[in-house]
Amino acid sequence: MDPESAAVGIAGLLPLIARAAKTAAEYKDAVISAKASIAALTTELDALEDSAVELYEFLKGESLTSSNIRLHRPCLILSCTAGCEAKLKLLCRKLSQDGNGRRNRFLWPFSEKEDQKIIQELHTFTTWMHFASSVQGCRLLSRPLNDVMDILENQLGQLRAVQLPEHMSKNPDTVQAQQLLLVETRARQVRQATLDWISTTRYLERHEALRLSRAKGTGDWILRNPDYIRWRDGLDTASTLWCHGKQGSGKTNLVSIIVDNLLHIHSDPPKPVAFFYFDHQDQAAQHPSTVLACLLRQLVEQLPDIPHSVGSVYENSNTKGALPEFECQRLLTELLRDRKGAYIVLDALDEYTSDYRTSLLQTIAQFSKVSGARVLLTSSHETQEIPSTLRKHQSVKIVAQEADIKRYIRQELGAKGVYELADDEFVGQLVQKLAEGADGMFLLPVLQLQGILREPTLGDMEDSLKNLSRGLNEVLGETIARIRNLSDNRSRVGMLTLMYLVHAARPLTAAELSDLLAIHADRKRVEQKYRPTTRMILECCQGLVTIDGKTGDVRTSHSSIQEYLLANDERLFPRAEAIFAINCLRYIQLSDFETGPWDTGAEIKSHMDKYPFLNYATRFWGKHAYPSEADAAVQAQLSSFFRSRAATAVTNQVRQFAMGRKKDYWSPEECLSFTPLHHACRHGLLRTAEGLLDEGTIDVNQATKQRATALIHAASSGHVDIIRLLMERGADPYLCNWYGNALHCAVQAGFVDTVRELVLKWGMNPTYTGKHRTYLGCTLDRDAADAFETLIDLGVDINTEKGWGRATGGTEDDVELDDLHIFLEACSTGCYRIVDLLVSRGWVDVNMKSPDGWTALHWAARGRNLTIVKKLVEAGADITARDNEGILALDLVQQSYDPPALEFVLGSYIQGLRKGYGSRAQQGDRWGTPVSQRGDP
Ligand SMILES: Nc1ncnc2c1ncn2[C@@H]1O[C@H](COP(=O)(O)OP(=O)(O)OP(=O)(O)O)[C@@H](O)[C@H]1O
Repeated sequence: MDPESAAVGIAGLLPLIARAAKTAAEYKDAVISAKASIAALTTELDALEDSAVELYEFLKGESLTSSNIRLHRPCLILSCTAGCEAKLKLLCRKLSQDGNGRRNRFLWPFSEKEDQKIIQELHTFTTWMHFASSVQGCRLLSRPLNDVMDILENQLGQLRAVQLPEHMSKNPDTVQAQQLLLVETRARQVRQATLDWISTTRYLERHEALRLSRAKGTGDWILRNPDYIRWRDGLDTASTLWCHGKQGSGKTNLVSIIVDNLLHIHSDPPKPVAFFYFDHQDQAAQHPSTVLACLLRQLVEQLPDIPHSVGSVYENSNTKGALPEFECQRLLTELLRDRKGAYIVLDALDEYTSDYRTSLLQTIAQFSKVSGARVLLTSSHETQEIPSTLRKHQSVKIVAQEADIKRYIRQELGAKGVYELADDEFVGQLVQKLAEGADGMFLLPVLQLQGILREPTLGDMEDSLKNLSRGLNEVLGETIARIRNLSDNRSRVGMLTLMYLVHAARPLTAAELSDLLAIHADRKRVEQKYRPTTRMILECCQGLVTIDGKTGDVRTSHSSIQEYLLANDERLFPRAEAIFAINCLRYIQLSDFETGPWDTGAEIKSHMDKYPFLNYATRFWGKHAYPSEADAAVQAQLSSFFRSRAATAVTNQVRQFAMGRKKDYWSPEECLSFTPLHHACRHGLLRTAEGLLDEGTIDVNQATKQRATALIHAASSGHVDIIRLLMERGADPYLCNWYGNALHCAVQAGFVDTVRELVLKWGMNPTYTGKHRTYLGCTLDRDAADAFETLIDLGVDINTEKGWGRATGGTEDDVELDDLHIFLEACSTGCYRIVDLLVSRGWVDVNMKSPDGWTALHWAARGRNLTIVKKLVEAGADITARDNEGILALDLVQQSYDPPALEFVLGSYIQGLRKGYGSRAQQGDRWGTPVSQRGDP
């Protein structure tokens, strides 16, 4: 049998792997626990997919043809493929839990032990596939099992012989070198895996880009600044230095110089350096946990070995899930202590969202207290928002230096060939005038110079220099005027690009933007030849935008430019939202999409790949139509959109598919049953919904195949005015989809006003007695504390409500949860905000027990949420409480967490406990809990 036939079997595995990975991923939103298991399983399935593709390509490739390998029947490759197929089918079946009831669909179907077993089995398949993807491996596995065993036995014998001393003495160096190589390779792999597990933020890219764009020889003054030197060398007691200056004064570039300096100075012991450049256009990737993990990775990376504390957390995690934030803080603190300090540099705090800034600064302030730690922070001093905490630090004022600006200008003139055109006098004047007028900023002369260099002739440059605009706003205004004066089409590309950047719901990639710019009222197809190239987009924007090398997103070149555009939005871009909405709707209605909705995910994906803007248009058209609904042209587009069944169905299909929903939600049947009224109500388009109802062609209660009504969509999106309209027109608020009725959906999404409207104005009873979950229980799905509080306010009795209500399947496990008080369930399912609400209002007894004697602390420990454990302990929960079988809450807490993590979060409480048990501590475990008392009712 030739290897290509085996490739067919391997190809058959790929859809199974994809199905298993997709089903596992679908649990992410719905499942209550076991997120780490899902992550581990999907990672293993990804690895299996990679190996299967590798083997498939290898079996079909040329290297095998030339090596003349034939497969025996049976052989290990074929039997392993069959084994893998059987395992994957079983896995898919279990994951989809066909016929197991609604409740079970929320529960991860495997126990922890089963999880490990499955992952191990998949790992074995991955390994043999990888092994079979080499000529040698494939030759071995092309034989039946018994033959392979014989060969391996034989090789083992030879290997043992090689290890005998007399053999070693023949060639000891080679054997030892090979052993060493193996050990080193393995250690390197573990090291890399640990670092990648901590963080994959590509922190070096921005630094490298700054280093490359920096003018040579500039910025060195900061390294001679006495305040900086004292901070760096630890000559001051103050461990934090705040560098502040005007916007665009060159702080970020100076930080890149400082980081290079810190990385190269010698100190004993060497101090590692970690840095982070905040970016106003990348807030999503800058959650404090991401920032801290990135800092930790850098510090660890600079050490010769992974510290034991970090290694053990990685091992305990079984490489599952992300590093928790509190662990990250603890490891950073420990590392700073062990290394006797480190440098931490954070640039542009003013570009960091204020939602996170305070908490991050508090954490960093803790780090700065560790002896030897040095923290450097930069921000503009012009914004009001900078916390007063920064102002009390030792500081250095950053002002762009004239000499640096001159150096920069001369280098630019050289690079652009101006010396060949211009005489010394002009160059001298240019350099002098720009440097003198910089007003402490670097950005200003940079933009002025860009403007001058865009002039076509030397004469125009001279004129431009004479009429040089002063001040950042003036320069930016002039650049915009220049864009407007370009030829019609170029000006259109430039201005539309700026408008889209300011108004987009999320950053746009260059491919998306180019696709969007190609849309034209007269064209019914996407035509490649009308898509502007990235270079053309940049040129038309006259230096105001750039492409992010990391993400491919188009962005303004500097935060001041974004601020200017926002401040002048109405004047520069009137009707921006309307234009955006119209072009999204035009795009969705192109004839390229008339073949939709499509039957398979592969077809949807291939359309999304071919038409980059499709994802954005289908997801966000409503966000732009909402504020511009009154615009006549938008209305015209909306009516033509709603007349096209293909367009409305494709819009819902791509949206649901791109959001990772399961097929029920993007199947053609569901999408074709999604009416214009559903669309209008989901996006809050009141006037449009009214018009559609007036036409009388759609019933107000019409439901999709998945039983979603227009009211459910309005409630899930929090559009109160739409709810009022629909109710006035006779909507039935009690119609249910799989999740429940409109109130269930509003509660789950946490829309308080919608909840009040449905209860107070339309008389829905907040104390639910139907066949779905209780309303209060639905708040647990997204930890919707505000909705929880509203329901209590509306008269729901906390003590009679259960999280899962009465409609939950009927297995033993269900009974356990059904009987649970909602407070205990909130502890168990990690609803920190709800627990916080209940405890701080004093609505519950923190020592409440379930019938089996488990306290809130037991449940929180089972849910593995250390923040809730901490909250409960702080609120007075008895850590020494026992359940009916004598199990201590503390035992459970201890079992669930790594001791150092516990010590870090609950240090003082644990120490208090130790003291309490002090006299008998030696006989007890490491926390001082006496052995005699453990498990003893
Ligand atoms: N040493 C340098 N070499 C070349 N260009 C520089 C240098 N320093 C600053 N610039 C230019 O000036 C602009 C502003 O500099 P930078 O971003 O460092 O200022 P900033 O003070 O950090 O600004 P903000 O406060 O708005 O974040 C940069 O985009 C770059 O074009």
